[in-house]
Amino acid sequence: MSQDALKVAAAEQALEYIEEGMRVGLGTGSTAAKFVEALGRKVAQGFKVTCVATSEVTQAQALALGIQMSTLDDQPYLDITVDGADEIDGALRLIKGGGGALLREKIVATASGGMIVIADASKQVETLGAFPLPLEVVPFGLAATRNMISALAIDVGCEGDIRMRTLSDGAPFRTDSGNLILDCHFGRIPAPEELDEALKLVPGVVENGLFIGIADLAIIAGSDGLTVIGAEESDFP
Ligand SMILES: O=C(CO)[C@H](O)[C@H](O)COP(=O)(O)O
Repeated sequence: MSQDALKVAAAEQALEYIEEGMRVGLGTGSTAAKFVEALGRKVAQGFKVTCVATSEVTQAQALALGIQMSTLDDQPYLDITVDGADEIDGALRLIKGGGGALLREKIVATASGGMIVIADASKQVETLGAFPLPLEVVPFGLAATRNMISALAIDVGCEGDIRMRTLSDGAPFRTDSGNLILDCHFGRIPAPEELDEALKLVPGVVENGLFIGIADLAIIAGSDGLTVIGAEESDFP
């Protein structure tokens, strides 16, 4: 099975958890886009949901598919969010932000009664950290912020690479909120909670890509089938 087909399989399984009338947070990235596609097909058959997007890209995709969209200002509580991840460990701790949407993704997931993560098996890890941890930082005081990050008391010092829009145009990537992304190669992160706490104390860091205690369920598609980590279907969300 291709990686694309695995993403579709996880996305379609997540659709089973969506009930008519739910308020649904829509994630960002190629796997989340498969879920939006699948939901769009269901909506085209008359299924009614109201959704909030975690990025402008997802918002545009969902609108084009005829999905009814709202905002967290109008719907401050959502029933469920479905999103992808860059890494998932056995305790449902995640690294997210590969698509640069981590701030809105965390706001939307935290405003939801439950979060389902969908991924292909390549995202499942023993210990987080092979994927560089994305941080959303304000442009003001960037050099000072990077100094503070590299001074954090963690094994591998790292000030973070400023993410570029493309490799060639020399312009930094800007998030939907106008901020920058620093990709931090901290190496293995055996204690994500501690790193999360430390990063929260750096004023220029708006948010970091560690999602701890947020995801309730992960649907992971591998060539040997689907694996579900987390709450049983019967009591979720
Ligand atoms: O966190 C994200 C975007 O900010 C994505 O969910 C994450 O990068 C996974 O993306 P993909 O499904 O394309 O591998």
